[in-house]
Amino acid sequence: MREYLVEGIKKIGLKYTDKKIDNLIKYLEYLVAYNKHTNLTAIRDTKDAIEKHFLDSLLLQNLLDEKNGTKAIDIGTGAGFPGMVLAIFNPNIEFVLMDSVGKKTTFLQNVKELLNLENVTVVNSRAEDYINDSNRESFDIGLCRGVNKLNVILEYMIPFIKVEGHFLAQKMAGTEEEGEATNALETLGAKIVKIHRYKLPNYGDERLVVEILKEKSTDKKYPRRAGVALKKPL
Ligand SMILES: C[S@@+](CC[C@H](N)C(=O)[O-])C[C@H]1O[C@@H](n2cnc3c(N)ncnc32)[C@H](O)[C@@H]1O
Repeated sequence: MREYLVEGIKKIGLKYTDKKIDNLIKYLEYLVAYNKHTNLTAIRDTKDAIEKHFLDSLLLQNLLDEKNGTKAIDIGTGAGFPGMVLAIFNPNIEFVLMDSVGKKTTFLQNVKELLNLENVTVVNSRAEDYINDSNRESFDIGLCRGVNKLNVILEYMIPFIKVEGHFLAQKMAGTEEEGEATNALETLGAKIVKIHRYKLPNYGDERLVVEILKEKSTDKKYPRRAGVALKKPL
């Protein structure tokens, strides 16, 4: 499995160290074992987990390098995708990994301790409840995969992002949610800069990353109280 992971990382064109690979493998083994008694992810096959969770998360690495940020937040990280994988790969970036489900954040806290990851803070909360005056507009990079439609996750994410910071939203190909997100982007002070198309290195499935730039400060009335973005998207 180590070779399969390393081959995929080479195909994406990333530099790596043995320490980073060791940590990714420890995390993978812990995930596979934990998932047998606590349901964290529907992907149970180890090879599928490498491809669809680990390598899929690493598809963001080249963009992350370009952005040069020092603080990142992953909203709805689940079992740590993409945030935990990228935290292992980027010890120089501070990551907040947030999820509203306690069994997922308990697992992530265990991974943090197992791997001694000083750059990771695990938060058990909904995004709408976690925001406050000190963390508002304080992150350079936002990450979010598989949580909801773009017009919903924009309201969770953009208030956390600094002006001139970026939200790198991972989407499956074919969802085409950008059209529905025009009002949310304008209301929150952001715009789509580019849609990047990638392929999973071994399986070849297409993946999108919507690169969003925050241009203006967001009105403090956003996000609206928990659940409203989902029920009545901007
Ligand atoms: C489908 S899972 C995706 C998990 C992970 N990002 C992945 O791609 O494997 C969506 C996750 O988002 C979390 N979530 C949904 N709404 C949220 C919110 N408002 N704030 C924080 N987490 C949320 C859920 O608890 C769930 O773990």
